[in-house]
Amino acid sequence: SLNKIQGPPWSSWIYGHLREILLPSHYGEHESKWQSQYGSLYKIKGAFGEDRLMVSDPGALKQIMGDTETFVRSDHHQQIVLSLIGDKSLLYVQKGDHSRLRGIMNPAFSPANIRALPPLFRNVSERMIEKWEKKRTTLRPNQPFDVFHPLHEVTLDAIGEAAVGYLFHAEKDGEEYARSHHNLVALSSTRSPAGILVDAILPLLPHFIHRALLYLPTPELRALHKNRTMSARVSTRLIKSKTAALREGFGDDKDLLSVLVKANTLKDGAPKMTSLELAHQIPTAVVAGQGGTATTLVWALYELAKNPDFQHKLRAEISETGPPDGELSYADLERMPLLNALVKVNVVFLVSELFIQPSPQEVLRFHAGLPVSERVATKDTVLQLSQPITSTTGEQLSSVAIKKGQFIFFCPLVVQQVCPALPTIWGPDAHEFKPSRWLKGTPYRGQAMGPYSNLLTFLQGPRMCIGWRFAITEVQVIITELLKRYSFELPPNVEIHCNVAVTLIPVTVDGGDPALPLIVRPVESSV
Ligand code: HEM
Repeated sequence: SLNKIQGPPWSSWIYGHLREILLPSHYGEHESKWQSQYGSLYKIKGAFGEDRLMVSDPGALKQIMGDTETFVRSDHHQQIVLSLIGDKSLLYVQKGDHSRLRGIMNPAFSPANIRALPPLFRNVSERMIEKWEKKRTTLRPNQPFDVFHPLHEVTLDAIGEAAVGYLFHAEKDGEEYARSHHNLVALSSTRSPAGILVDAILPLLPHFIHRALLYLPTPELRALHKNRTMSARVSTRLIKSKTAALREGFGDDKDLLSVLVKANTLKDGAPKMTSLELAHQIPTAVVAGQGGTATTLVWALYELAKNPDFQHKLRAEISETGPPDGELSYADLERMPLLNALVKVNVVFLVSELFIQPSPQEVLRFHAGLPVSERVATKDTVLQLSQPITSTTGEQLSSVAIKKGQFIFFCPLVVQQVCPALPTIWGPDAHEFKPSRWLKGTPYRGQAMGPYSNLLTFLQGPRMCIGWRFAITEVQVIITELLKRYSFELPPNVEIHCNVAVTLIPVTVDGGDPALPLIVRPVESSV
């Protein structure tokens, strides 16, 4: 039982601590405080008095993410994927089906295939820059413009071109599909107390009512159904045309879906996907791959805008690397220390001695990845901790028994900043914000927590992000292309807040619409 587990007092039976976690004025402010007070596993309340666990102990997290039969994504998450994509999505399937599909898809995301993608990412960056140029010429000098939405557009284009071979700008239904996707992103970019309650009530209803509610004529559900219909139509067409192209001997496209379709047609005895399974992975890549990458880029530009000196040094690194035509290869991108420190710092340790931000709010602001992840236990089990916690009676607990149905939260970005167990992994200066640690080789020891530089941003275990290499390469290319061309500056008197939604989004007034207004100048006139 969780009786002996400490946790913060709660003031609302209806909301428990959900408002503090999902609607804070600064992401992570409560979790960091609670973690320092109660250790790396503590009890909080969900809605209607439900006990939930917040876990940041690295050992327990490894167990939770490693054992995908005992710890599954919540019913609520599954229902959303089911209604948005379908039951063959990698995000939805479980157990044997998951390992089979993952085994077939992993090779498409291998370094060898990602290495071919920088030219495709450059194509989409060039199209974005063309649009920005048209826009800029309509602006007064130093008039800011919003980069949030264009960065969401370019990442949708990138997923289209490099992951599934669908050119949103060129296909006849491309604009409609893009609008439908952005509409969904906009709807998921806000959170409210009422939304928290709906999310809490839905999983308590029997499945058939839950399913019936999905047909209510609300704007959100209409957007969801529209997107599902569009993506089903596009996916079926793409699979057909790629299979036909292969048959006719034109199967050398570099996008990952083409690689997958090609592997799927080989008569080599290896497990294969059905056409429906293949088709469901297209909206899966679009939905899972667009928002997180856009968020990383948005906050990278924000940090660059605040740090002109770093921006200048990174621009110099870009012009000194690679061939004279400036077309940086995968290998060039991988060997650029400042670029990669920015990506890692931005993905995780945002604030640093390079990016000096003394106020506690700034220190608590972590920008990329999923702000809050969740799992539910499918049976009674025991969580083993790598560092003991103190119980309500003062005992030291090195394991915690949990019951079937236990809801577990974890906040990867908070874990990476303030988990008390971190010194064993990152060294005695774990709590200091030091991007320079990334400039001196491998800054951590022990077992890796995640696939990319030991970071939890893409989680770990059998269900970790399959697209992490794709995302990092895309971010590297788009940042270098933008910095070759532009300088970025924050407009005076604009304060950016960081709101928690599915990802972390910038808003100019607390609770306002997502936006990142920046002054964007051609490089020649800024240096
Ligand atoms: C910076 C960008 C990205 C971030 C921070 C990110 C993060 C994540 C995280 C945290 C998960 C695990 C979610 C969970 O289990 O609760 C995940 C899963 C997934 N991601 Fe990403 N992702 C990014 C980009 C991408 C891209 C570009 C793609 C595809 C091209 C992609 C495809 C997927 C898929 C298919 C899954 C489900 C994996 C499974 O269940 O086996 N992601 N991602």
